[in-house]
Amino acid sequence: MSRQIIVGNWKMNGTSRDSQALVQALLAGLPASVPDVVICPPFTQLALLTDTLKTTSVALGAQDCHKDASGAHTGDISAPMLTDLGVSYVILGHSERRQEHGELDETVREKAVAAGKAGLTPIVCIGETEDQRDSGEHFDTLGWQIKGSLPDGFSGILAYEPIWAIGTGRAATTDEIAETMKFLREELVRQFGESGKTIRILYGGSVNDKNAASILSITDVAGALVGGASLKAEAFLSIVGAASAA
Ligand SMILES: O=C(CO)COP(=O)(O)O
Repeated sequence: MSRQIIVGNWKMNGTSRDSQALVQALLAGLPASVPDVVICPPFTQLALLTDTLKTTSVALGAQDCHKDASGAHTGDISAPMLTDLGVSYVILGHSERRQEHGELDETVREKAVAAGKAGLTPIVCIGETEDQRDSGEHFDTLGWQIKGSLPDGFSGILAYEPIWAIGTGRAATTDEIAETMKFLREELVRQFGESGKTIRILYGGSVNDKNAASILSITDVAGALVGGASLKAEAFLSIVGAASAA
């Protein structure tokens, strides 16, 4: 199996003091043979952490970017600004942004294009609601999200995060994840041809130190996008350890 990738999405958490303490604890505990580890702090911590992480194997990601490179967009941050800071990844289309900011597939696609142009690796999130899963519409929903959110020639990472599993402590079961991964791979190949075979797929939604090993061993799961557990050094390190062993 190829090297896995573990991404910590800190969401809107982290003062300078917390962030430094968390990162120092992570660096102190990283196993010798590590998977790709990415942390995505809030924008305010990026500059400080670029400096701290410069000579380490931990990469930095942002949690969003604008679709334009510059211009009159008060409060926004562009992809080239992130590259300029030394950021390598950007999470796009997270369900919290889709829900709280009304982000549509089309916007996510434009942001993914901007991220790629700036040299960032986009991590595009998709996922169904509980109602959509209960009514058996989840695969249709995911198929449409892939079609709408991923640009032609997409070469980033796809993150499957069922909305009902985010922050609930109720991760999808290994059967649900395995079945969905199979669907997503088929859909990527149907929509992108040969290159659809190489797009890495992460699972996210209540991943923790207890369930990481079983989730990471599911066929086609290339890693995890971790929210709450990425704020606790011990739990995050244990997930990283599970990926090293997978
Ligand atoms: O939204 C997530 C990561 O992007 C998942 O969050 P939790 O791990 O807290 O469920």
